[in-house]
Amino acid sequence: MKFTPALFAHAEAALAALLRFEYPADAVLSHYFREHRQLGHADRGFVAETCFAVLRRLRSLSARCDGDASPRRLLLAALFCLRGWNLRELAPVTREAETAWLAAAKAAKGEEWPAAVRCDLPDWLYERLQAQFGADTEALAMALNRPAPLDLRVNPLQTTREAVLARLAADDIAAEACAYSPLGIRLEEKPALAKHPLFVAGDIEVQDEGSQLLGFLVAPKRGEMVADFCAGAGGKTLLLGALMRSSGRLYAFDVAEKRLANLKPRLARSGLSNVHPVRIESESDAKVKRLAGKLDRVLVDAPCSGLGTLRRNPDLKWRQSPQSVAELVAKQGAILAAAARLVKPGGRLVYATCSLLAEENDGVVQAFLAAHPDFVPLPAAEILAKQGVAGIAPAAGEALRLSPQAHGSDGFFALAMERR
Ligand SMILES: C[S@@+](CC[C@H](N)C(=O)[O-])C[C@H]1O[C@@H](n2cnc3c(N)ncnc32)[C@H](O)[C@@H]1O
Repeated sequence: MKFTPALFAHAEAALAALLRFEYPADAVLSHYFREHRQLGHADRGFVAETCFAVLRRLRSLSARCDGDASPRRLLLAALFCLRGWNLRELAPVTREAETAWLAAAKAAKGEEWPAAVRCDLPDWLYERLQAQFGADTEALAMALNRPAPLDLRVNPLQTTREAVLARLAADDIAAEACAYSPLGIRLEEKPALAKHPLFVAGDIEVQDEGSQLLGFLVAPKRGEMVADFCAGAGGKTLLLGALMRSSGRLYAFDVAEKRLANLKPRLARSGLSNVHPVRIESESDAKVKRLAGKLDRVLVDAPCSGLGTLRRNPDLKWRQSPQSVAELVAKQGAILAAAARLVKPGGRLVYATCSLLAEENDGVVQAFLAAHPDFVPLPAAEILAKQGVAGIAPAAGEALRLSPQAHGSDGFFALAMERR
């Protein structure tokens, strides 16, 4: 990649579009790159990485920008203060008058900034996390502000983790077994894998380790009747289907046609034949009601604020609000109550989110349990240990609580419950 004024102008234009926060950052960048096909792989990498660095650290970078937090200044500050570029490397684009400002921007230590600015969080979110995590809030925020590693999940129907690790090593892709997930592999870098034979053959899927652990908490068995109630593009469906050894029946429900469509090619690669994707109108669709009391396991991977995934989706902290969270909480309660009706006596219901906010997690399950005395919480750490997931310490209220600083995964909450 050659750093030129033209390349910098692309980063500026892309960042200006991102800072409108109208659409998810991934979608904004994909759109920008489709409109500018002349940008090569390395140039796109530069634009994406620099813009994401700004989204991660928007508040502290703005504070360094001395009253002019324009896309240009934010990008220069990100390159100089965060990505370690020097003035010589920046010379193709910097103006004479900017060098003094950049030096001051880098020298700022931030001790005088409010804690929410240091943590690069909006005030409302900082306050909520501070109320929950107290002295650990700053460490959590720092962990959320670092890019996530690339995790893979091995498809146990087709291969083993050892075989995949051996193949990756043979291809000079540095990788190691994940700390917790028996099927997880963490890569040292982020190679493009879409054309790799392991991926094409369905031997691996890209999936955060935390997300994998939710499948082990559902722990479906061979021959069971199971529903992944909010299946989306099926990240967890594929794992559940494999844990069922492609037997029984696994419904993949979702309201979003497009997401279920994205599940189809993944299903084709996976070798699974027990998955039934079903588009539903809402959680109270007649297709759902027909299954009342019939299922052994139901996973509700609820639509949520996604604030546990800020490492990958840093724009979410600027796009969510107290109001959007309140709307999600109402939806989560309605979906959980509807999904619970499918569970048969003795069956298991798992409520999960990739949010860190108590109101989307403890708040939703507490209200559910109060209204549904026939459901009782199960200890997540014990279930996981029986599934071969070692080392997860028990958390408050029997739930599974994962965070980037404690587990190196995205932030997740999950509670398994049994119907009496
Ligand atoms: C957290 S995402 C699911 C991610 C998916 N389980 C995975 O592992 O890749 C939540 C999903 O809930 C879906 N959803 C939203 N409202 C729903 C409803 N009322 N009933 C079922 N699914 C719903 C969304 O379309 C979205 O795909």
